[in-house]
Amino acid sequence: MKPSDAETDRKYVLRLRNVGVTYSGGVVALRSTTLDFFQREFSVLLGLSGAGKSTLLRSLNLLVKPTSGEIVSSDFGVLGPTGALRQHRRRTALIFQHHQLIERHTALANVLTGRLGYHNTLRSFFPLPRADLELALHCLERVGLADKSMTRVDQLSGGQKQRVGIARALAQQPNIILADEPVASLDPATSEKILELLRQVCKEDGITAIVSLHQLEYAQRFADRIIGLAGAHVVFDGAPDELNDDNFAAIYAGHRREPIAPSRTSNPAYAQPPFTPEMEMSL
Ligand SMILES: Nc1ncnc2c1ncn2[C@@H]1O[C@H](COP(=O)(O)OP(=O)(O)OP(=O)(O)O)[C@@H](O)[C@H]1O
Repeated sequence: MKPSDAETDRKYVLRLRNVGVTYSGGVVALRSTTLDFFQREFSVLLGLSGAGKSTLLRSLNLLVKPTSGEIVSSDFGVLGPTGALRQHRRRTALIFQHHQLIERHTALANVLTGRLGYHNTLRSFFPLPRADLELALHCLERVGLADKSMTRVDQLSGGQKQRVGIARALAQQPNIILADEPVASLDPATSEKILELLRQVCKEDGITAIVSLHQLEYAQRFADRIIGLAGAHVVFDGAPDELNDDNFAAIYAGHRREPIAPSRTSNPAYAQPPFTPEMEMSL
């Protein structure tokens, strides 16, 4: 498990204090959780479907409102219905599984939307300043899409669309990126490239990344820290090389890491979408 804050003296960026989420209808999606996210760290939220990953991730900018506890930004204080939340959201970029791009607009126009939080509503009806345009082009260049800047998004591949999503996030000049299943719709080769790119740009810019992923193999390969969730609880929090068979079993509903050849289809560790052929090879 991770050493305490006092031992490491690391600077937290976001702090959850006893944060819990119960949806209307009574579904407990996140039990009381106390957790710090640290500057420049690339954290992966890992767990089976329904474990609570998206709920935790979305609570970090109050897209999902905690029903108990509070979230503290080191820069802006306790997040609530105040200026602190607006400021926090401006510096927190989101990357989604389905990109959430405007398909009929160009890649450049989509990346420019990353700048809207820096302007008032009226200003956003007019062409954005030249500096924003230059920044957006630079972001597209960083994700390898300079030559596609004037291409409509609906003419791009899934991997290229996710690169546009990353460029849009970078254009926001964030100090935090929240990425909810950013590679769930992509093939394995493209997924690896996207995660490599995401990790690289976050490291280059000192961005704190919190990424929910299904695939254990990717979590082990790209994360500085894995936060394993099961049944609305954090059941593991540590470096990838600290994840042992018991932790694996805790995250994956009691199933062991060993291959279970004859009856694997009845084993949720294999039957659930998180488990890909690449992951099986790594087990
Ligand atoms: N808006 C909602 N209203 C009610 N229940 C919800 C809502 N969103 C999620 N849930 C429930 O909360 C629990 C946690 O869901 P969540 O989406 O956070 O899990 P997850 O680990 O991200 O799953 P997945 O990998 O499938 O996205 C699940 O039981 C889910 O059905």
